[in-house]
Amino acid sequence: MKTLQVDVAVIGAGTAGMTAWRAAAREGARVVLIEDGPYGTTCARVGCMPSKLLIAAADAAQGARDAASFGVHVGGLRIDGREVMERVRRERDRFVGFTLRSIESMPEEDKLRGRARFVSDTVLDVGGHTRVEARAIVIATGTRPNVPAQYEPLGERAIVNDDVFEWHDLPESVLVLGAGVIGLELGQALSRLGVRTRIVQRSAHIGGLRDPLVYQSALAAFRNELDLCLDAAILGVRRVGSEAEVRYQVPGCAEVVERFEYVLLAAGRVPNLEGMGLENTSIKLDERGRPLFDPATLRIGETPIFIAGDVNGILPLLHEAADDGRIAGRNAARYPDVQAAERRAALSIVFTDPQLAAVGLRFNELPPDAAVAEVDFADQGRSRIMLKNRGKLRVYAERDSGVFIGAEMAGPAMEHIAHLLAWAVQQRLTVQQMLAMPFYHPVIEEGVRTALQRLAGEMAE
Ligand SMILES: Cc1cc2nc3c(=O)[nH]c(=O)nc-3n(C[C@H](O)[C@H](O)[C@H](O)COP(=O)(O)OP(=O)(O)OC[C@H]3O[C@@H](n4cnc5c(N)ncnc54)[C@H](O)[C@@H]3O)c2cc1C
Ligand SMILES: NC(=O)c1ccc[n+]([C@@H]2O[C@H](COP(=O)([O-])OP(=O)(O)OC[C@H]3O[C@@H](n4cnc5c(N)ncnc54)[C@H](O)[C@@H]3O)[C@@H](O)[C@H]2O)c1
Repeated sequence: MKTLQVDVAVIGAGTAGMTAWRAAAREGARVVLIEDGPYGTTCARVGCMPSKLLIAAADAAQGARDAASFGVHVGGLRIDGREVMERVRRERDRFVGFTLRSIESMPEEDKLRGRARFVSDTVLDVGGHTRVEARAIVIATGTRPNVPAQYEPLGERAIVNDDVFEWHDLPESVLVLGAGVIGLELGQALSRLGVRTRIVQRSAHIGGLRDPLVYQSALAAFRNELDLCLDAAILGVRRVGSEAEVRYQVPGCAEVVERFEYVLLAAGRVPNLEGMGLENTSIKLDERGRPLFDPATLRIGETPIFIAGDVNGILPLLHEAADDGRIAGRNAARYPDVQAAERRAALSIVFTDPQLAAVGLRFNELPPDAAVAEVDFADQGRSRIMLKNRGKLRVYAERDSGVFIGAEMAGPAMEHIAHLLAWAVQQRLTVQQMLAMPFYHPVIEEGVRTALQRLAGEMAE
């Protein structure tokens, strides 16, 4: 077995790991980046990018359907599944190509292929062929889809997001298990692309929404176009020929037995931690089996080990993974001189239609005396003009200081509105300072102004 001595070893060449490698190298550390699976990152290969490509095709189909409401008739709609998937894969490969080029540009001696396993706090076994001795180690191993054992009898008829982006054609039917972020994004896209789609959710939650009024308005919008079964129990699944048969029940309704070409498991993601030899380290785990760490430094307890990206379970989003990588990489290189980092305002966006988003504090995190106000997009000028007048924006402020602390929303162009509001949260602007900013006419931001005016009124009372 070969022995490699480095300052920092980074496990996982995803977004967090690559950023950690770069940050540590910038500090002058000798770093090795260890990867077991394919290079290219979850985001580019099977996550953010291919899912948004599929959604873009679905939006085009929906745009053609909606055109008639404007008096614009585009003729018979024909969706060519092979062409749709060919573009998704082609553009996906292009994005993956950029990541691969970034990996290729790293010095060969900084890259190591194989599965990393802890031998101690500072020693790793990589693929049984190399012993890596490091002053500090960054775990950036990401997550993988949760595959409940109940679905194993379905064989290749039970699929996860990774499989969707390898399709060469669209299937006839899909049951989507889970109405979280992935279930809603992919479920709505497939439905709009003409796939018979049913989304089955075991609870009443959808898309991670917390504010009850935003939730109600989003649910009404989705119910208008999607087969969405909430609080449903899956009673059994079996494989029948080339189909998956699913038996499920929604409270108050009779049991349903239906067949689908695929069951898409969108039932959350689990951290890639097992089999890593954590028991050989002094890492302490929480009740869910995740390492206990300091979110400000990403250091695990008193160990020289750091944890970055989706695997740490804070906010499993791309920009957070990149920030984590920077913090963990720098702290690992400077270890034991570890510093707390400033985090950005929380921002998350779900690319459904209507789009869902949250910034700053969530509704369930608000102080008891927070001021809350809202605007409904049903009668909002610009939203109506575009026939996108669905959803609701709720805004939150600290009552005493008037500081804007968060918002949750469902509606048109929320990806942009959410950025605007996240920047205001991070700048700790007051509602009055926000209202002093310019607002054009007629734009969706005028809806934001209405909500803020109501929030100011609510605080004045
Ligand atoms: C369908 C989908 C859509 C998404 N859409 C968005 C979006 O629109 N916007 C957004 O912000 N986020 C989105 N995300 C989330 C985003 O993709 C993740 O937050 C991000 O990719 C996480 O990066 P990471 O570096 O933590 O993990 P990864 O990129 O998964 O990297 C982890 C790496 O570690 C390797 N590894 C694991 N164990 C070991 C080991 N023992 N030894 C060696 N290597 C190991 C893995 O092979 C992998 O390459 C989406 C995710 C999915 C699944
Ligand atoms: N637009 C984006 O930024 C984007 C898009 C996709 C994914 N992501 C990231 O990926 C993360 C994971 O997404 P996700 O949709 O997998 O997780 P999620 O937590 O959003 O949703 C998982 C859903 O599966 C259900 N579920 C869990 N176990 C189940 C079981 N055994 N049977 C039936 N249902 C079950 C849960 O009730 C939940 O609704 C998100 O939290 C998000 O951070 C982000």
